[in-house]
Amino acid sequence: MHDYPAEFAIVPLTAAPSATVTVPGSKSITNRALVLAALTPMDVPLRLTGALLSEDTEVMVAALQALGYAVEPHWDAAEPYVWFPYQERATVPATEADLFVANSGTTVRFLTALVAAGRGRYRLDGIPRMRERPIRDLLDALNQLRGVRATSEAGNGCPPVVIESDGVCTGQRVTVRAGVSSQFLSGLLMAAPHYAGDAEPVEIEVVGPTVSEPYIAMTLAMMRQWGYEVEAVGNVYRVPAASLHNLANYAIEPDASAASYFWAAAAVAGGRVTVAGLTRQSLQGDVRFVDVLAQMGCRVEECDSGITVHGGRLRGVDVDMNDISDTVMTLGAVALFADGPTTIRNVAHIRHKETDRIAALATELRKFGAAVAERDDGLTITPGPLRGAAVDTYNDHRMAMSLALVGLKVPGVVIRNPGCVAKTYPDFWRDLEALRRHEE
Ligand SMILES: O=C(O)C1=C[C@@H](OP(=O)(O)O)[C@@H](O)[C@H](O)C1
Ligand SMILES: C=C(OP(=O)(O)O)C(=O)O
Repeated sequence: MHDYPAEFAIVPLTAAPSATVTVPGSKSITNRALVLAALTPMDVPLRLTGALLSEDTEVMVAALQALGYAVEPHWDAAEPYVWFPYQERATVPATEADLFVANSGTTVRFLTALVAAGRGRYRLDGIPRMRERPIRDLLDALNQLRGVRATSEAGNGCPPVVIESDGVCTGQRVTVRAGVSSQFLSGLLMAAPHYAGDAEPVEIEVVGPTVSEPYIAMTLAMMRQWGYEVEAVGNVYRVPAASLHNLANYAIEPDASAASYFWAAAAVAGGRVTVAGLTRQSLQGDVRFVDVLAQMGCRVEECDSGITVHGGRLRGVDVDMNDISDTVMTLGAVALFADGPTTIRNVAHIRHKETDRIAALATELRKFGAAVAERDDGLTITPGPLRGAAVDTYNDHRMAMSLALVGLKVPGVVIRNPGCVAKTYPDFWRDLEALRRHEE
């Protein structure tokens, strides 16, 4: 669909931006909505509006179709939507499937949990990097369900995974660790209503620390919207069995992680940027990235139609980004323009994402002239005199989108493999150009 060049030179802005940007739908909400819509018994059709079209959601749609669900994406419509026609079906219609998940963490973790509710044999695999991304904690949880055998084919706790299920029993307690990825718990929570063969609730006990908490809150909030009243008592979630819930339309919010690049553009280049359709009431924790920008010296304004960031003189900050770790690289780019160092803490888990994001960010920011100290759980970025550079993106969409921000101010920034943005934001380069059009 898109033709991307091998590298892309960013032309610095000639004036501070004054722009309102519309970003595509949230990846996290789209992939949850797709799973919940596929699983929830309904006797009316459902339309998902504002859905994201990108690699991560396309693999989710294709995998659900391979599992036998009727899912009809209408990406070419004036306002793209996904249609779920009414159909009577088993919880997981297919008894066998070989699913390709590319490098989508949400897809592999949510669907590994989902197929355990089926009856059959299912295999999930992705690109080479996916074969290095951990999933053992989820397999360990699924193996506690009677009738389920969940294995990592290579025995290293990573995909490819094979799930064999007889259809599972009721009233069980499953323990799960969520210290490497919250997606293990989110996947279990969404699938658990379908593990219950009768009305007995399933209990999920979380052991050890949890990362990326706002994504668990998002899962619980969306389950409530789909009629599942999950009861949380301390670290135990009681998940009710599935029951009929009719929802005719579900509107997906714009993506707050994608929005971070545009808010950050105002921090880097001055002026102001508004991202439409997001407020602090969002289901997405990443809207709180604007609070970090405010701490750095930006002015943030919220109104019903969106959140605006006004650039200002930036100071370095010391922040725990465990809750909003997809915006670590965005902050890394902004930190180059601050007076004084910026320290990012408590994000050891981002070493297991599209790439080792701590190591990748440290290496690439140094190319721009910063001094970067890397720790196990984060990094400290001390800005220096800035220079342009050709930077590597490690096939990580967020590395590409974040490093591009530097080029809005500094001449000579070249992004290698810019096509990796297709994972969550295929039109990113077009939308970035919109910052050159002045609104007033
Ligand atoms: O549940 C989700 O939608 C996500 C959870 C986070 O992952 P981890 O829980 O692995 O940190 C986040 O980084 C990812 O982009 C999306
Ligand atoms: C980590 C990410 O994605 P996922 O884990 O869903 O592959 C991301 O989008 O930054």
